[in-house]
Amino acid sequence: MVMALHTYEAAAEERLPGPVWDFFAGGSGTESMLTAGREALDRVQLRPRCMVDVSRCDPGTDLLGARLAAPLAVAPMAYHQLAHPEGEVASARGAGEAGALLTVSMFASRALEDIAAAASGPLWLQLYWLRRREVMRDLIRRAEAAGFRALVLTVDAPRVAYRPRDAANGFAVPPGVRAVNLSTEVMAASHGSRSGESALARHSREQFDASITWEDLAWLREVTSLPVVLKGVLTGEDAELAVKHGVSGLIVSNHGGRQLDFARSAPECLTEVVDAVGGSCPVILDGAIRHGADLAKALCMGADAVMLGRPALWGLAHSGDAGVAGVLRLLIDQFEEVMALMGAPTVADFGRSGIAYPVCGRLPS
Ligand SMILES: Cc1cc2nc3c(=O)[nH]c(=O)nc-3n(C[C@H](O)[C@H](O)[C@H](O)COP(=O)(O)O)c2cc1C
Ligand SMILES: CC(C)CC(=O)C(=O)O
Repeated sequence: MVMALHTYEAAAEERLPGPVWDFFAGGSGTESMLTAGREALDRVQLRPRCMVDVSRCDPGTDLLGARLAAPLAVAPMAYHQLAHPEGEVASARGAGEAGALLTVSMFASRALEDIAAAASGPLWLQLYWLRRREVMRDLIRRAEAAGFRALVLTVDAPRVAYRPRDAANGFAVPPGVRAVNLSTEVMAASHGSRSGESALARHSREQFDASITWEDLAWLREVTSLPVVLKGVLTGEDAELAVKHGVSGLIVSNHGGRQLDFARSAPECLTEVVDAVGGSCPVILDGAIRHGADLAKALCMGADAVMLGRPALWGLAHSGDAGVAGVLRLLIDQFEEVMALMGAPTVADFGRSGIAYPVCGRLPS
């Protein structure tokens, strides 16, 4: 039976303890960015072509050398064990079953090697830049040995932003769930709650290196031969600098509304970044993807793929690997139908002529 996305969401909310649900669902500051991306995507209208042979539609695509069932990846999210006891191991199984890519957070709650052993699809590893570079180096070595295909450096979080729900809950990762790929020393501060403060926000101030600049990318590129993808780029200027500094891909993202409040939403930034990059590396749209039609809209605006965040956690909380696969397949099936109805039988058939914005819309054409 095909379940609607909101059914997974409702089941997850019912199952998870309140503070965990708030950690998943919440945003930063006034939470203005929780809805901005969705509103932007809703304003984009599809322009279908007719009388095209759509008797066979193929949603498959290649992303940095990996074959995917659709231009769809799971975004990096910390602590999957908050959603399900099997954590990232179940997510890897589910993503593999659906033919999607999984990005594993630096704050994963299962060992990289166990996740890789369970995966049948491609894996990327996400990193925050820590003050202790030897910890990053160790993690990268392990990821390389376990067969991860790329590194994702998150650049929109020199520190974790103030998130009112987590602060009100004094949110801390419960005992029994740990960022097991990081040493206890690095992680100590993320446990132990205090009311009025998020332990994760405190931890990020202690452990993240907020002094890094473009020049530091050279260190990362020396340490590894894996492709480096930057997550959280929102301007053409930064996209150009990223390409100049040798990155292999960009993720246009507002961190799911969890970092800079009052920003321009990721879908609104997409064409600017795509134009700045000029085809020299893949561009991925992240945030507020909730329907297969969003994949079509992103592709029309020039993205090569999209990343899906919270819905994957809803699937995981609902039924482990089957739930993750169910959520991903739902979006892929919806996308395949949109391909047929749009007259776009392959991913390459989507272009800017496939969309329009209402006259008063704020998105660039
Ligand atoms: C619970 C949770 C944990 C997250 N952890 C990370 C993380 O560890 N690293 C990271 O780069 N982004 C993290 N993100 C942001 C996601 O990668 C992604 O940008 C965001 O969830 C996309 O928006 P969506 O949830 O609307 O799809 C997290 C998001 C959530 C909801
Ligand atoms: C552990 C956190 C730093 C993970 C994160 O990026 C987030 O919660 O958005």
